[in-house]
Amino acid sequence: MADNQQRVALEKVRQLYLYYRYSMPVNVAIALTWGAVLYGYVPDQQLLAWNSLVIGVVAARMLHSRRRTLQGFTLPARRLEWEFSIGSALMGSLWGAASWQFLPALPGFYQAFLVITAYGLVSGGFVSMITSRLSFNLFAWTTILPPLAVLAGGNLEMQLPAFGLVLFAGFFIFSTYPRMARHVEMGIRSNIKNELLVEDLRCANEKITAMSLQDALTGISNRRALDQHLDEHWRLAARHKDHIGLIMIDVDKFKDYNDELGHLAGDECLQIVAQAIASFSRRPADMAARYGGEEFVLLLPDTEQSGAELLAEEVRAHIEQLALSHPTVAGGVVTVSCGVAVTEVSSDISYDVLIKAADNALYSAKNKGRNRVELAPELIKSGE
Ligand SMILES: Nc1nc2c(ncn2[C@@H]2O[C@H](COP(=O)(O)OP(=O)(O)OP(=O)(O)O)[C@@H](O)[C@H]2O)c(=O)[nH]1
Repeated sequence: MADNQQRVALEKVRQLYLYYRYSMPVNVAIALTWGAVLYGYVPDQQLLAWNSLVIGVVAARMLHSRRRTLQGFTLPARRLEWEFSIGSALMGSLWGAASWQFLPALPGFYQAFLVITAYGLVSGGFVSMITSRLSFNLFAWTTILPPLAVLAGGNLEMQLPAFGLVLFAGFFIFSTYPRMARHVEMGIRSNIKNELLVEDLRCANEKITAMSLQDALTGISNRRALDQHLDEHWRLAARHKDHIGLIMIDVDKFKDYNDELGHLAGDECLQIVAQAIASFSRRPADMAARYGGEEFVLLLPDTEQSGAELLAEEVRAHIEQLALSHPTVAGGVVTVSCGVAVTEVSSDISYDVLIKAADNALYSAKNKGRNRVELAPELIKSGE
């Protein structure tokens, strides 16, 4: 929840800095127009100083805004809003100071022009600062109060439009602002809520996908993952005529193990054997998977026959050395038999042929007494 609050606050600040970019050229254009209008009515030096100040503050705010944007708004939202608001107050004060200082020197028509453009600036601020009440208030009041004070201090002809403008400001700008600001904030909130929902959904989806590819008992890849992986690497290997090796590994006399020690002990044994086999999946493209029951596969893309055979022997020896007690086999410990098949992949052979060959080799290892590695004939061709 607090996290959500923070995201809303940061998004509001981000929008504040974003819209500011568009209002800056407008500020400069109006300042130059005021300069042209005031030219001849007020001392040149004062006018030049004021115009330079406006352009200087605009440039400084642009640089500051750019810096914060490039930093990715890493500071706390409140601090960023305050920094922006100081700039707003400065800009508003410059507009207010010009009205206060120069308005009395102008003829009526130009006075009206200045006051109307001051209101135009506040209306622009209404939109660009809709996500920060602080910035808007600081800008609006400093811009509008001085010309109003000048008008109110004049004769009746000036006081009447001043009164009308106060009504406009009070009832339109300042009473509408909070409502509009609330609507904008609600929009931001619902956008963020939707983003969070999408993130949650994506996470849930990733979890489901990961789970659908993982064997529940052992935690290693399941047969579906193996099929996907094999399919992908088979295509790659077919393109480059690479070798792929596959070791089929089966726990010896596992039915007896279950019968003697119970199914739960059997499960634990499978978990240990699975982790041991997975530790031999050393290269990024290798994969250890549970093929089903007490049968496992080590898939070895880009591996020649000698390498695959060596690895199978290492796996066999390692599992024997784990010395997991097995009550009914001659050596007294859990062992595995391995069938190894390697082929140079070409597009006219299906990977089922490789699996079948490894399975046949495994069958042969079982027949020859178990706890051993048997090799399938090297080059398996389609239909053989
Ligand atoms: N505990 C447990 N046992 C399983 C699991 N999956 C398969 N099994 C058992 O593994 C045993 C496999 O037995 P068999 O296929 O006869 O083979 P085996 O006894 O290992 O004999 P050989 O393979 O010829 O050495 C069966 O008793 C299955 O019930 C499992 O997830 N947990």
